[in-house]
Amino acid sequence: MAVDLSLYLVTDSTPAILKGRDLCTIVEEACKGGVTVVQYRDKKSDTGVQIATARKLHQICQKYSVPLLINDRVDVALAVGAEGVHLGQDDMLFTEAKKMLPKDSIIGISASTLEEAQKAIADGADYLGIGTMFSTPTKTNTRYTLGTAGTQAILDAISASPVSTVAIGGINHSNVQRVIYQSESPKKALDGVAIVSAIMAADDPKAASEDLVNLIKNPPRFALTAHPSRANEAEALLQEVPAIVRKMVEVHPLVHNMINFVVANFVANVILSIGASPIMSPYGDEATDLCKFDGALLINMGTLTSESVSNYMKAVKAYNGRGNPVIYDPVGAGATGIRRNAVSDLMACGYFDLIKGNEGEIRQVWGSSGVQQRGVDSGPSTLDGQQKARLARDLARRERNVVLMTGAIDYLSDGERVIAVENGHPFLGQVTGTGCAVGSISGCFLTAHRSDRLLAVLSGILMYEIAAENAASKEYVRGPGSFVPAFLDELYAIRTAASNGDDSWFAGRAKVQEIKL
Ligand SMILES: Cc1ncc(COP(=O)(O)OP(=O)(O)O)c(N)n1
Ligand SMILES: Cc1nc(C(=O)O)sc1CCOP(=O)(O)O
Repeated sequence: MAVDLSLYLVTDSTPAILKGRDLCTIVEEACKGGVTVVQYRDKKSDTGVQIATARKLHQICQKYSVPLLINDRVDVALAVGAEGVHLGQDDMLFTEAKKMLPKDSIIGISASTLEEAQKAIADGADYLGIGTMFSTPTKTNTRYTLGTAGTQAILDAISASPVSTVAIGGINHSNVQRVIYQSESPKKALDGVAIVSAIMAADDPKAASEDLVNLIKNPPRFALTAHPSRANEAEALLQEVPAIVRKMVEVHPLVHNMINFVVANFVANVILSIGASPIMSPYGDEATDLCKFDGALLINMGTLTSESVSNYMKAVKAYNGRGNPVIYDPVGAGATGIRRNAVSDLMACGYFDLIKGNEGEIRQVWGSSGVQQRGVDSGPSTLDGQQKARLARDLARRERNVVLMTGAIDYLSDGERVIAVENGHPFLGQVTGTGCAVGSISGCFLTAHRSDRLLAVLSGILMYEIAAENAASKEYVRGPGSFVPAFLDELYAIRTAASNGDDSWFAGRAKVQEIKL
């Protein structure tokens, strides 16, 4: 039987969720709000109570043409004539349930691993409940937290099967669009999301369901526009760079920096020099107001403290909610256990339009084991150019965003195109904050030019690195100390030229090539 799994309500009868309200009333409100399937999940009640409740729920669901499935209990499903069951790995075997239930019954199976998914498909499951997406207080005895990357890997591996899939665990209004978007593999997407508390515990379950339906139906504002590589992609991009720089200067974007204290002053000066507006605020609660200026947010975890991650999370939520660009610079990601945990927590908490880091940091975000950074430096490279390009491409593809891996050669990818940039000057490596400023500058360009994020970031890097080359070539620049003021002057000079419509600063300067993988 074909079922619309797009908004799958799983009930919960615990006092923390029901808060004294009647289960059936909540489910009826949710049906009015547009849930497409209901699973009655009751871990505590006696069989008699479960049958009586399931019967009432079935009547309600039938009124709204919504199928009712029963969690774990094939006997309860049979007693009330429900449309099917949902079975976990410790419940009755699929093959046994299949024998007992009427022919067209729906049987869904929980899968936390690829092996479980493949077994359920081989058995003939109608759909898979893939979880746990994010850890959740609603069910604490879960086995694996998959996140969007783990879910995407399962979807990719089972893409040859037409089996339907929903994700479950910690999904709510603030992350549902990202869950659906970032879990999608090029070959298979989720058919829906299964939700308990965001509907069951909501003050108004009808409105909560309606809002979720809207979010599920509409693509997220952060969805990356596809830009398949053209015949001469690098050339085509370069033609557009001067206009993007002009646009950035004209827009005068605001960038909210949650940045380490070592570099804050330098980065603020860089941003002022290019003609944009910096605000430095590590205080997460401020983001609700700051995001309304429709600028970008930079999370740079260089000087992480015990409060930083929760502040970052609040800010990411606020900027994601408004669809404004968020940049993540996982400084020193592989240096300590605390930073490694911060990376996992932050990657699970929101969408980053751009992840920017050195090789060690990008490898840590990718999930390579054994990354040990010494401080914030990348450490000796273990990858050749093609491997670096592939890493940037694969991470961008997995996260469905843009990745910039910095180094003597920068690798920039949106999952389709990979661009290598060889501009810049060794003095950049001798001044603290020059790498961090790239994250902030990228925020300015991502704000000003939203339709092609790779082009936006490329434009920012080129403005920045050409200014560095210009500064280093001044005869009075003798080392990093005299380089810094000259560099700010040269950024300012390009910004002034751009606002006067003069693109000569760019002619023949870019050292850029597309890497074909
Ligand atoms: C749609 C959906 N997916 C997964 C589950 C989890 O089922 P299970 O592993 O059996 O755990 P319990 O729900 O029984 O605690 C589900 N219920 N629904
Ligand atoms: C019932 C259930 N199964 C899970 C799994 O991982 O298999 S997580 C979960 C509870 C999901 O509740 P909420 O939407 O409130 O986070």
